[in-house]
Amino acid sequence: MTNPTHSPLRGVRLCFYGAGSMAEAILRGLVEPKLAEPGSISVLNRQNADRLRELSSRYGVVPADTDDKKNAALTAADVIVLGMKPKDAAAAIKALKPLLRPEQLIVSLVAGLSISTVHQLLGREQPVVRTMPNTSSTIGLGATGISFSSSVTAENRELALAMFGSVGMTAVVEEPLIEAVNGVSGSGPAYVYYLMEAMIDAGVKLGLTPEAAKTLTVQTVRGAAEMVLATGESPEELRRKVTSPNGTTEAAIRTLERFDFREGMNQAIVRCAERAREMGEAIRDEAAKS
Ligand SMILES: NC(=O)C1=CN([C@@H]2O[C@H](COP(=O)(O)OP(=O)(O)OC[C@H]3O[C@@H](n4cnc5c(N)ncnc54)[C@H](OP(=O)(O)O)[C@@H]3O)[C@@H](O)[C@H]2O)C=CC1
Ligand SMILES: O=C(O)[C@@H]1CCC=N1
Repeated sequence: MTNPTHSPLRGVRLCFYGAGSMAEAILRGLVEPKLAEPGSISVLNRQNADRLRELSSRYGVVPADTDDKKNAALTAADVIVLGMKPKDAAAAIKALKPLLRPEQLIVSLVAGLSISTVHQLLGREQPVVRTMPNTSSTIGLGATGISFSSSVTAENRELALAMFGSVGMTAVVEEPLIEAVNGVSGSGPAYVYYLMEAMIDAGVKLGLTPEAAKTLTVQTVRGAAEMVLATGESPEELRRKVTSPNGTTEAAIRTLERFDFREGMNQAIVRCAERAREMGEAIRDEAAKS
């Protein structure tokens, strides 16, 4: 975590272009530990002014809720964070084109959106940081994959790493691997929640109260993740320690193998990455129409 007094984000004007759940997770991570001044952060969206007021009252950030204020916020920003859904990205980036100065840094959260498509939509090689964060950023436990366009300066790299480092861990990867990050950690929290749902359902079927099944499941998932971190042992080693020969865990794991659990996870993650590429192609096709 960055020390607030040495934060490279001090004095940097940030504009969140798209003010949904991912944008909130990141701005919260910046404002609550005082890594950035809320007065230097503006938020804007397409139409939902109530949402902007909500973010303003929660974090002290500046709502840009009229067309004039939106244009002024985008023009003044040092860093513009693209936080709209992929289907809205092409139109939003096209609208940005006449307002941008060449040195403004674009930080994209948008799944599938490639750096080259951003350049195509803007008609020039603006510096772009492409990221794939996840919702655990909300509580400072995010995992974000980051890649940089060739014109991103060392100072801007430091700034982007500080931004996402403030809400969890970061991994710099080559851009073609961002979809793999999407498959593993961007969408990853949903797989874990799905697993937890199944564990809770099974516990209830076996007679536990829903509350007991939930509490036991949540603590089990938390404890298992913390064990990997605290011991430095691999998930495989830790699994073997739980699994007594011919015992209860072995019976459970054999059942998962019978249903090809590992192959199911593998296929899910491959499909997720493939879907990110498809969504990226749809944005690129829209860019080509302009
Ligand atoms: N949620 C997740 O787990 C993750 C999401 N992402 C990526 O983050 C991005 C945002 O996702 P999420 O926060 O869940 O989405 P949300 O639907 O919560 O928020 C989208 C925001 O974009 C705004 N918006 C849409 N079009 C425009 C526009 N033309 N101009 C300005 N603002 C616009 C919306 O405004 P309004 O409400 O007024 O329409 C809204 O504030 C997506 O691209 C997604 O791929 C990445 C990693 C994880
Ligand atoms: O489901 C999605 O498309 C987004 C991208 C990563 C997580 N959620």
